[in-house]
Amino acid sequence: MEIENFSYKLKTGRLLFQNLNANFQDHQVNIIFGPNGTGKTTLLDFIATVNQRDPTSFHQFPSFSRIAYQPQSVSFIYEATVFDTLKMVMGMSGFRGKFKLTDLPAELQPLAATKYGELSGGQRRLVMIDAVSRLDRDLYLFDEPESGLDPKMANLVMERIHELNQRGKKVIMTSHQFQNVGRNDYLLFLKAGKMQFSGSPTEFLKQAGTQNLVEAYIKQDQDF
Ligand SMILES: Nc1ncnc2c1ncn2[C@@H]1O[C@H](COP(=O)(O)OP(=O)(O)OP(=O)(O)O)[C@@H](O)[C@H]1O
Repeated sequence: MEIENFSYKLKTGRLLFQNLNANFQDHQVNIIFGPNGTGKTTLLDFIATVNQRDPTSFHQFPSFSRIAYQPQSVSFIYEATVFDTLKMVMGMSGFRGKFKLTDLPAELQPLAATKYGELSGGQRRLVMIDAVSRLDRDLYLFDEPESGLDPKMANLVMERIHELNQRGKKVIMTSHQFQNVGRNDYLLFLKAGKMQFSGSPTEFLKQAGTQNLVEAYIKQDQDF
């Protein structure tokens, strides 16, 4: 999956993407980093075809029906329980068997009978990630999936995302967090309308001359 020479201007006149080029890896989790407001979500919107993709710039991305997208602010029915919510998603995904409590991940089983509207923000995010991961698609897009989660839950979510990729699914996500970046992940640093870096965490560290990803990020942010 590749983006080639893509430019996009906001209604305000600000050029958000300027001849942006990006290569995404099929067999690695692609993680887009970058400062707030730099366009990470907007780029996912284009990939997901929420914003119309320019076919001359977007190459080899699956079609809309083969993409699952977890935006930052999407909700389920507040009155439905966690169990019924996930059962409904399984139904949408074509599952026709009997959906059981044990089909929920361990961390969601105690919440099975709780209404979605009564969950905390982080718990809602867990349900959302679980739901999106259950859809049978080729490409999964996650917008800041770990935000608002405690470190243990964030770790679980990232495990889930890595599992998807290991099952052969393509994954592109955005993040502001480094603690769950895996050695095999593919980092893309978006700033000033372009991907200023693409490569492995090892290369990212090497380029910044540090052993710490947060320090490397700050250095990149200062340099561009
Ligand atoms: N509907 C809109 N109308 C006008 N400007 C918008 C709209 N949506 C987003 N923007 C602007 O586009 C820019 C990029 O926003 P976007 O949400 O893609 O950034 P981001 O990198 O995902 O930020 P964050 O890390 O804070 O989530 C921001 O300056 C934002 O104000």
